[in-house]
Amino acid sequence: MSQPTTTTDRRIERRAAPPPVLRLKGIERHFREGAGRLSILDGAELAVAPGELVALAAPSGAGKSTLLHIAGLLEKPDKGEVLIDEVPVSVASDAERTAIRRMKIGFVYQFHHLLPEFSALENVMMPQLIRGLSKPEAARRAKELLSYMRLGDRIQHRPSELSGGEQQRVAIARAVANAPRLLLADEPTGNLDPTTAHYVFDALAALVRASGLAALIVTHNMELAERMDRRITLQAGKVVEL
Ligand SMILES: Nc1ncnc2c1ncn2[C@@H]1O[C@H](COP(=O)(O)OP(=O)(O)OP(=O)(O)O)[C@@H](O)[C@H]1O
Repeated sequence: MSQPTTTTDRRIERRAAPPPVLRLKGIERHFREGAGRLSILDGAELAVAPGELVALAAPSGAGKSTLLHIAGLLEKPDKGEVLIDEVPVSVASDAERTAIRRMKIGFVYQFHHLLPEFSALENVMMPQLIRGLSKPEAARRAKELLSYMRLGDRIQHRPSELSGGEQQRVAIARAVANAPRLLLADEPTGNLDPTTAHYVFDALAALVRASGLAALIVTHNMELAERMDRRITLQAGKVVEL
């Protein structure tokens, strides 16, 4: 597509920008520390657009996991608002938050947490079966995702029969099996050697961009962070662009 050339073109393009999938507004999270108060998040603001990969890098204890848990509706902020697809979730009941989480959010952790007694295919089918999809439907989507992750010839392997990089790619496929809108990842390649980390990241990034997911990824790997669309950190409880 050609670049916009007139003010009108630019205005149209700006108006057409899709709304963020994740928006955090004025998030505060405090913990009690002795007689005092430890402010971990203190007015954190963030927006992540569809198809965007945002790297979150900050020192240990800065509040990365806390931010991820709040964005993933696993934890409630003391103050502020989380919006998923522009819908505020603070007014939602616990049951509604769980439903939104199941439908709209996928998680990837440093350690894959795959079920050891099930095959790669069954692991990726699992969230879909829980959601109520039929076995053939779940299997079709799981095979498609595993092929996309270049694991088409490994679908019957159990996690213990897969390499670390393969296990993480299965975990990524599982995280997006229910076609979430938001992917939250906590050091998804932290347990892998550098070459494998890049390979797994390539697969994750391709999937995010192809499916228009919004992705917030905690990483200490600055080489990978450089390959994302934006890099943010946490300073004094606020989100700061790097
Ligand atoms: N439930 C809690 N009660 C008290 N303090 C807590 C609680 N949860 C987290 N904290 C504190 O909040 C701070 C931020 O924790 P968090 O796990 O978010 O940091 P992090 O940036 O993810 O660190 P790391 O990189 O080491 O995982 C830490 O000092 C932690 O001890």
